[in-house]
Amino acid sequence: MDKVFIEGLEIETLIGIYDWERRIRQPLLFDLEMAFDNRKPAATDDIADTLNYKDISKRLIDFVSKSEYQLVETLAERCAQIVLEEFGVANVRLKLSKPGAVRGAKAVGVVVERSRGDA
Ligand SMILES: Nc1nc2c(c(=O)[nH]1)N=C([C@H](O)[C@@H](O)CO)CN2
Repeated sequence: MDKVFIEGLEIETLIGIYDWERRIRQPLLFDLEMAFDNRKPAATDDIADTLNYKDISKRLIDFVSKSEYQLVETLAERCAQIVLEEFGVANVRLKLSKPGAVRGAKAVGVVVERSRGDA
């Protein structure tokens, strides 16, 4: 299956379990791979036939920047559901990185893969 991807989307938000994290905003990085048959837009050369990565990026920026979750797991799950339900995507793999959260690590975070119809 073809994919549409978004790589290194940086969004600042309030996230974390510690008191000091509830008082600041931290940058998160999002990498997404979304299943999509790209043959139709390739044939028509029409943006209306695409899975529009700009629209998805804008929606995630709006949602994430207003969110206040404690865990990266919760935020990743909500973002995956938005992509599946609002954009009609059949399958999404989403990596959420929290850079600088652990001394000595470039980044930590989670990867989730979800499909429409999953429980
Ligand atoms: N699996 C997780 N582990 C940890 C999380 C998390 O969201 N998921 N969060 C933290 C802290 O908020 C940390 O990022 C602060 O450095 C610790 N472990």
